[in-house]
Amino acid sequence: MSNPLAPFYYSEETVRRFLNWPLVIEAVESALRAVVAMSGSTPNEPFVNQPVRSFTSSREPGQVLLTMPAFVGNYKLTSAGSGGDAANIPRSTLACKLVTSFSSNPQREPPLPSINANILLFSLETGELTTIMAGTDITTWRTVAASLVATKHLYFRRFGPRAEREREITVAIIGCGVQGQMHASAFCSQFKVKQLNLYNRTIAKAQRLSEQLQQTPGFASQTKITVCNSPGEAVQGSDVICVATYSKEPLVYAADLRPAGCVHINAVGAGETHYSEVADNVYGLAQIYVDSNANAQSELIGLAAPITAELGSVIKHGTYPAESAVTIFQSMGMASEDACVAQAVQDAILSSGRLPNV
Ligand SMILES: NC(=O)C1=CN([C@@H]2O[C@H](COP(=O)(O)OP(=O)(O)OC[C@H]3O[C@@H](n4cnc5c(N)ncnc54)[C@H](OP(=O)(O)O)[C@@H]3O)[C@@H](O)[C@H]2O)C=CC1
Ligand SMILES: O=C(O)C1=NCCCC1
Repeated sequence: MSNPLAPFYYSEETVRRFLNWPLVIEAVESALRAVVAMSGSTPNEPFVNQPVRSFTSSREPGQVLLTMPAFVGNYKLTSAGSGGDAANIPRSTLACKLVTSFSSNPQREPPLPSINANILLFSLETGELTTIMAGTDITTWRTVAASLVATKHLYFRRFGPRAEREREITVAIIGCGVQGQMHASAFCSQFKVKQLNLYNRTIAKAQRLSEQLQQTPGFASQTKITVCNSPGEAVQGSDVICVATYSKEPLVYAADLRPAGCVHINAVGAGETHYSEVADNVYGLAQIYVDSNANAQSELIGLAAPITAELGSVIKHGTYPAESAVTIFQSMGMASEDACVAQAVQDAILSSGRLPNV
């Protein structure tokens, strides 16, 4: 019998109301942990089936469609409205994100985001499509959450179990587009940022972000913001660097890093390759962590140095880097992150009593 109901649709506006850092961070951490285990490796453990995603080039260079399927099994969500006993019941989610990256969209009149996404959720009983969820904001939030989680485990935890709450840091944001803007505000709200260095190729965008942050209610008044004239200026003296651009040329060089090391880089952007924003001489001296080894094998061909580990295994086993290390979290983005966040958002929407298709 065919599905008598059309799939539920949740718009970007509805999704946005239910996005918050505890929900997104928990879901992303679940995905990062689950990806370390393959299907059936340990009974009742969270696991992921995540085939390598496909990239379909469109008409012009810089225009691409990605298909990102994932099944995440046996994971738990506590902060998504499934509190009480329900929080202890393992969840499973079958999903596929369809996302386009059209890097010249911000130059259109009116401007559009470069990244546009939708996430499809399927019935585990019948395989029918149950939900279509707008996924552009989820993509931004879950990518920033992955950088936050990476920074907590690869940088702060070098200094002890509560360092992410106690230690003051200087943060550089290279690229103040959608990702850079969200990284800047999230890092300032989740960590103690004493100095925020902003760099953008078009400097006016960095200046605008600086003004917006300072006008944001609750923005940490202890954070000093500097708009920098070059990526090197932003990087110098920074503890944590987030780079999120479409640059095909390196923006972060070893000579600009603090000589004593003790630096963490979230390399988020995808220009020519995923690793084009960071110079080979940084990869040469760094420990490199990825979200998924399987994705790295197909998407990081030509990377200048070996991969140390998946971030999920550091979270699971507490194998933190040495204090003086230079670490890179090479963030490619995973379908399982989208699946877990979309599931958490749907749980939160349903437990709020809100009707779908609005
Ligand atoms: N790892 C992941 O999971 C994800 C990665 N991404 C990637 O993150 C990156 C940023 O995405 P998003 O913020 O949405 O995109 P936006 O279009 O909003 O921002 C792009 C930014 O890149 C800058 N830029 C573009 N080309 C260059 C260049 N040649 N040199 C220096 N800066 C440049 C732009 O500067 P200007 O203002 O001057 O144009 C702008 O600041 C992209 O590569 C995207 O594919 C996105 C989603 C998920
Ligand atoms: O994971 C994603 O979503 C993306 N990753 C790379 C660039 C486009 C979107």
